[in-house]
Amino acid sequence: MLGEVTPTAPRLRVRTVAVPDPGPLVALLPETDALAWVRGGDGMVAWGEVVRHKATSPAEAEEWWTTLVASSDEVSDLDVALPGSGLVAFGSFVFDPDNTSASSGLVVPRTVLGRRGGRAWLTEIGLEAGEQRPAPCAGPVPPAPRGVRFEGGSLTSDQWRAAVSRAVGTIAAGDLDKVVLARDLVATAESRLDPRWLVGRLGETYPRCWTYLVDGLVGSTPEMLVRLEAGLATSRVLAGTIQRTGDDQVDLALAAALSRSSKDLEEHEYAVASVAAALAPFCSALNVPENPYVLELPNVLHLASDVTAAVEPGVTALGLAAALHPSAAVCGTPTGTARDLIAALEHLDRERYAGPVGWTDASGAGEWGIALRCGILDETDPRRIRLFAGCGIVAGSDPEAEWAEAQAKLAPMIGALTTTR
Ligand SMILES: C=C(O[C@@H]1C=C(C(=O)O)C=C[C@H]1O)C(=O)O
Repeated sequence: MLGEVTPTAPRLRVRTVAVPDPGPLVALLPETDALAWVRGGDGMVAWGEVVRHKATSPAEAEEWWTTLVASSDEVSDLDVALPGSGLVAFGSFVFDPDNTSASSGLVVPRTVLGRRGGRAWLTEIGLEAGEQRPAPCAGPVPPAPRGVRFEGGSLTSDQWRAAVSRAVGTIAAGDLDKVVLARDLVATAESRLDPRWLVGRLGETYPRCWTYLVDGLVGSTPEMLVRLEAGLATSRVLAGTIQRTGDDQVDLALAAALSRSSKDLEEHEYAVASVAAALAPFCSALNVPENPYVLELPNVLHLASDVTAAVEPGVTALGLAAALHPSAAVCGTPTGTARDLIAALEHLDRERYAGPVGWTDASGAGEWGIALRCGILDETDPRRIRLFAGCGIVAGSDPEAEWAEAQAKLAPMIGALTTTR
């Protein structure tokens, strides 16, 4: 009957072909509907939209995805199935569904171009029988933002420092061990901000981070919530931070001090424990390093631990992200108390900041980073973007130092917005 709504997912045709090296991936992004997940030259860029699913949680999104995958027809001429090739969805999820006006979702693009370890592929999704799409080609360099002004977010600097003091007081009273408090900053340019410019600058400056663009959420995160490939899950846990000075000798001494700082080691331990506990039910073997290493980024040094796990058959990256979010790196310990304290003290809608962002493929492999060092483009005013940064607060935290740390974490986005070439 005409107009009848079919409850089943659409049946998607998916075709993947090997292609010659396409050069810099982000140069191929078109102006609209662009999606990106890149790191050090590898990754995927995509565009167009075949299907979108508004999700209530990563777990619910996983269910939808499984149904969609089951009803798709795939052909591929790749001799080995590279993770990310074939049917793929990009996604991003809100930090706290109970305290936000924003929504989570998965989007299946029409065209995906990927590269990994020297091999490149092109996937086209939702093709009509016999349809050929034009080959992707690099367009003109997107325009740099002009005349960007920054204005404070939902709390003034004094109010935010006071919130940190209150959090330290609540921790001292024994109500919780750690809470992560974030703040925001609004940037407004003279004309429409082109996210491709931001992706390009972030990817160049932060090649060790995962640079992403999903539905107006743009950033470059150093923190991998979970990556799953061939049954091996990896999570890069960060907590404990020092701002770099730009002087290598001084930074070396700072790195040594960071790796001995009991305040930072304590903060880190909570984050690692929350990830290990969340992964444990899904795996047969779990490796948690005894000590963190220092991850050096251009703006900050972080204490980092790479937790690895061999997972049981049938476990997917999205399923693991559902179990891991929110880790103590972005929420706190214990989770529920920390989430309530965040809602009471931050006066901020985090939207998708600090939520999972990444991709899944049809096999269930995928990468879900934590949306940090990011901004969310304003849907109603394309000149504006809201930037976010937060800090783990423990008993020994000092509000002044936390303010400076959050400022250092805003540096990647501020840099991308104010660089003109
Ligand atoms: C919350 C953020 O970063 C998190 C907090 C860290 C810390 O407090 O040391 C370090 C890395 C991230 O886990 C952020 O960048 O906004």
